[in-house]
Amino acid sequence: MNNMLELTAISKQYPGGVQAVDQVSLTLKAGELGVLVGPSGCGKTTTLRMIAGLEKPDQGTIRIRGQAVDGQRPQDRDAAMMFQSSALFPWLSVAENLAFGLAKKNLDRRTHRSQIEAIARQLQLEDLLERKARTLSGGQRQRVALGRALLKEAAVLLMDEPLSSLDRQLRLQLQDEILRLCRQRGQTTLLVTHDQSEALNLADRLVVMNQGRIEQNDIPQRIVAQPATLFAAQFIGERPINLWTVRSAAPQSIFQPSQIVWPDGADTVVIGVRPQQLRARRLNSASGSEEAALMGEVVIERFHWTGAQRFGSGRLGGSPVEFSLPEGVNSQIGDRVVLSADASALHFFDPETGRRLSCTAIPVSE
Ligand SMILES: Nc1ncnc2c1ncn2[C@@H]1O[C@H](COP(=O)(O)OP(=O)(O)OP(=O)(O)O)[C@@H](O)[C@H]1O
Repeated sequence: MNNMLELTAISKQYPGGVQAVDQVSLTLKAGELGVLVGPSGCGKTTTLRMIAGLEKPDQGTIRIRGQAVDGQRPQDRDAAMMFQSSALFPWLSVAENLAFGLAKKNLDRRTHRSQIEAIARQLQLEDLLERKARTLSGGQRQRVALGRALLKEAAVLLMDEPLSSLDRQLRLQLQDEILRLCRQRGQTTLLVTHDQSEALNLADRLVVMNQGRIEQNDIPQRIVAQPATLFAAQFIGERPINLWTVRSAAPQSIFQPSQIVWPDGADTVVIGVRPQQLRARRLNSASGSEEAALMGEVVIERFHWTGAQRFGSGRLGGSPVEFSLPEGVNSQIGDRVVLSADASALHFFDPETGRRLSCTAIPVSE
């Protein structure tokens, strides 16, 4: 048995009729780091609270290490929870706060102390052990909270937006620490965030939620490469995906029908192309795009710079569009460039249901 956490069709409706969680099922194997990601209000925290035993599901089963935990009190569950602003006891020292992670274990004082020191070393808190928690910075506080949760040595570590109160640099640093510690300890972890880049950075398994339901549950690479729904395509991705609503009988002229296999029976589809896969080149440059499935001219209206890559935006085929500017394309606002994308970059979705249409575009070779 190496399923550490198993949720089977759990649902929760709050008084007032809000269906916060709707038939959520997911499994984490031993040592896996799962990330629940989705917009505010989609049910992430409620899911975590049900696992921790702080809310009772209306339906469904939760298993930790294969054991159903329904009816178990939070303190009896083999789960440790770390919150967004983890409440440390401000007037107690770091060491005393960490000790709460160990409280139930009845260890002798020396073992106690050595475990606290070990985790403090791992989290670079050694020099702060005697400091009062109220004198710590936000990043140090979150480290103590993480240490306290890890000291519990629970089968499953639950983390609710553990880094969202920190600035970007600290967040990246602590992301690395969470990854390193979870790996080192083989700690099965379920972390909640609304930040898709944090989710991609951390997750072995990414679970995209929307309105109480799971949109997609997969490895991050596959969610980026093959989003199962329009929502997942829009929510995950460094830059917003470009979308066109297209009638297969009369597609906009930017689509090259000879290069596209239309999904069976679909009259109207939504086609998505990520900006990274929509490349700009100069009007007069040697083409090399004869086999492109999407091609058109655009006037650059704006630039976007992510630090790693430069993007431009304008309008194409009746929709706003963002595209990547390869190095060496030294363009200015108002310049005209040619955009092209291969058939393999096109994602097709049903405009009614938002589901990915099974047919992935494949290049048609003569
Ligand atoms: N105690 C409660 N009583 C009534 N409704 C609630 C309660 N807690 C949460 N909700 C509602 O349930 C839905 C899901 O909330 P939840 O906190 O699980 O979402 P979330 O994805 O964690 O959001 P956030 O990222 O903003 O924390 C929301 O519509 C919320 O308003």
